Amino acid sequence: MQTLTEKILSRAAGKNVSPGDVTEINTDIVAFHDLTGYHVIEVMEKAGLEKIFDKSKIVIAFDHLAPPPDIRSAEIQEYIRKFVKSMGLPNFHDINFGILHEILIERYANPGQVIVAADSHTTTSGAVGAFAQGMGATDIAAAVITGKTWLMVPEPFKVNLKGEPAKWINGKDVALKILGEFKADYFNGMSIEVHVENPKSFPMDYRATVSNMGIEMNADALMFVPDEETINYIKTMRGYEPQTVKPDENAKYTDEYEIELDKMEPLVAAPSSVDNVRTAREVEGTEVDQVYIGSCTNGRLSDFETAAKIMKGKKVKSRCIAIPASYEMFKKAMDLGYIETLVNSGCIVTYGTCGPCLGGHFGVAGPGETIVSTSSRNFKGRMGSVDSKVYLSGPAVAAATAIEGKIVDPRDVE
Ligand SMILES: CC(C)[C@H](C(=O)O)[C@@H](O)C(=O)O
Ligand code: SF4
Repeated sequence: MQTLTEKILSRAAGKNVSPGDVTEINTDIVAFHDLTGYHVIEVMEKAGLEKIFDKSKIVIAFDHLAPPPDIRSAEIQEYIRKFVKSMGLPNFHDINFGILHEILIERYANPGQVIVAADSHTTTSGAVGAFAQGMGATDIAAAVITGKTWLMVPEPFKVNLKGEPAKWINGKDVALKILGEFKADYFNGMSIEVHVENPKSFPMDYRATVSNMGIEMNADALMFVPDEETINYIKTMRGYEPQTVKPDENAKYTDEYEIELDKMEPLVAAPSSVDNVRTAREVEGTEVDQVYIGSCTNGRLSDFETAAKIMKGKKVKSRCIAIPASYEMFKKAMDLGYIETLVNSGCIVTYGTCGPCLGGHFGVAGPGETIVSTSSRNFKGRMGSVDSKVYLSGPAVAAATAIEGKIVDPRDVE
């Protein structure tokens, strides 16, 4: 009897492995972005090992420094472009594609794969049932060269999602619910496997948000057990049906936790920790300077659909910056009129950048400012000044807050 984690890692190791085993594994996708890619290539150059195990399995995207906000960023990107060209790497996404993790789930990640990338939010690809883990640039350089990496097989933890999500409930509320309940370091050395009772009621966008926040829970991986939603998503995005892999029935988990989606209410993570979780109502009335809707956490079509529903015909009272996570998401949100709605409400909209999520550019938080953001982290200084405060939320709370100029539960403004 094997869990999904054991199945995937046993295949990748070429032998049966169990929690606690330290093992070498083969990888299916190795990825990096502009900010860490620079270090990955530098490590390869210094070691004199500019070899690549399989060019078709390397994915690169420019997102953190895109479009370059300064000369150094432009230099870094040019350095990586030259490497891509000299190596003849086919899966390269320049500044006009979007954020690496979104590109991975849209185009590359498949159920049962092992995906490693030089970025902590690599867990996002767990949404399609891949074992996906972030690693440092040196480990990724080794994986680019050899196709292999090593790890300790994590303990499996099962989360069951029951029922249909209550109104305005999104993947972010589920991630925050888990973080509030268990706290940020609980899942160290564990892999979370999420079983969804009604696959259609918890679509890929929501799954990607929960998997993305897996690293905020300190989990090694956060995977959704592949089901018909996974197959539909990949079929719609790429035109083929993926092979799936499931845990065995009666597979043994270290522990389990159940969430009743229909009983949930909109949540936020108050400053300055992801596990400082409150209901939106508990912090209602908090004055806000800027709202950010976007990032690899919550920059997908359903996030923009939700924001547009709430903002339609209204004007924002706080500044609002909105960034779909990829070209695909921007294009779809544009075709469906969501971008137009947001722009008419007074939002600034662009795409293809991490930008404000990590206080990089395109809306850095100033001293004393309060931000509501749909991104993944709110530690002190994350989005700019160490004297700014960040509340994390899903798109419904963020959009309603932008309209009111203060934090509000979306159910209270209908
Ligand atoms: C810059 C990068 C290494 C970092 C990460 O690994 O997560 C960033 O994407 C983040 O979200 O903080
Ligand atoms: S959007 Fe934010 S969380 Fe995602 S990769 Fe970029 S900086 Fe990291």
